Amino acid sequence: MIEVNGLTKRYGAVTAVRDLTFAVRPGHVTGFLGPNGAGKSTTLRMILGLNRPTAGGATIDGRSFARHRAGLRHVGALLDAGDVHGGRTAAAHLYALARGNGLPRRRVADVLEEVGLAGVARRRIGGFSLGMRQRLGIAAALLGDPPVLLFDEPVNGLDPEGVRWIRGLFRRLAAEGRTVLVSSHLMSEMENTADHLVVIGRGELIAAESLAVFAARGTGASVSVRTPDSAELAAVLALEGAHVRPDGGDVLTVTGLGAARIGELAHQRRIMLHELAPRTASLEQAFMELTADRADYRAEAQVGDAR
Ligand SMILES: Nc1ncnc2c1ncn2[C@@H]1O[C@H](COP(=O)(O)OP(=O)(O)OP(=O)(O)O)[C@@H](O)[C@H]1O
Repeated sequence: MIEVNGLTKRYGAVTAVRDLTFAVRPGHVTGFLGPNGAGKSTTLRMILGLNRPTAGGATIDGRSFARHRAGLRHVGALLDAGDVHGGRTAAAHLYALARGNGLPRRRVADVLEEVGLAGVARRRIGGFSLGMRQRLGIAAALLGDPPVLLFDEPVNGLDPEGVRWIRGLFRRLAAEGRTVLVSSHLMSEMENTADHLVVIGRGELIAAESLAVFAARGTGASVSVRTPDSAELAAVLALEGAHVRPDGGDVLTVTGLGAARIGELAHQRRIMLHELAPRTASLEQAFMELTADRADYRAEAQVGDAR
């Protein structure tokens, strides 16, 4: 378990991270989301003891990272995939890491196999694509077979097959009972992977909850109702304060009232329902709405994704 408590980081006049408190539990993939510049990398670096907090702190399984003598055996991390010696081969890079951390040499072949780089183990990293470097960084994180794993934007540079592979890998690692924290600035990368979310904007916590709860925050959450008595039901629901939109034929889209209450009201008035279906807002929509006023930088493409 990772526990972050009142974590704050200031760089001169810039507050990169402000009073963050959240927990990341084992057995789940937790998505760490925020627009560019939100403070994700700074937070991960503080959890890993690479940046010193201005205030607050973080622990991994009850101890600060510096106090984990087990190192890579306890915590694995992918921070910056570009931060490797290009002149080395993939295998030599991992052998050096294994040696430096007292890990058995045989782990190198295991993790290269795991990330799909066994065939290029003897090639120099300098010739690797970004996606191959990401895989190598993931191999390094897995080297010590650690129970806690942190990945900073691991999906960058992966092709669609790589994206599918990495989703499966994260889910498997979590199913094995590990703590898995994965950062991204795109909700679409997380919605089929994470079951919990920690969302930040301009260094501040926006949400720390399950995906389902987060999605329900979006104003797009509604209930679709199909009934032969749509005009009568619409009037009843409007009296209860719901917003009712006729959606063609006998379908109504209702916001501001839950499915259970709509069913009760219909039952009381003896109105026949043919369908009563809650529709959650898309996660992307909830993410865009909640971070809208806390995004410093946002690419047009991301705004487009939400439509
Ligand atoms: N060493 C530093 N000196 C000064 N400011 C910094 C430093 N590192 C980060 N910042 C600032 O802190 C804020 C948070 O940056 P950070 O890299 O943690 O965000 P991020 O969420 O990881 O964003 P991205 O997705 O773009 O990497 C930004 O405003 C950034 O400019």
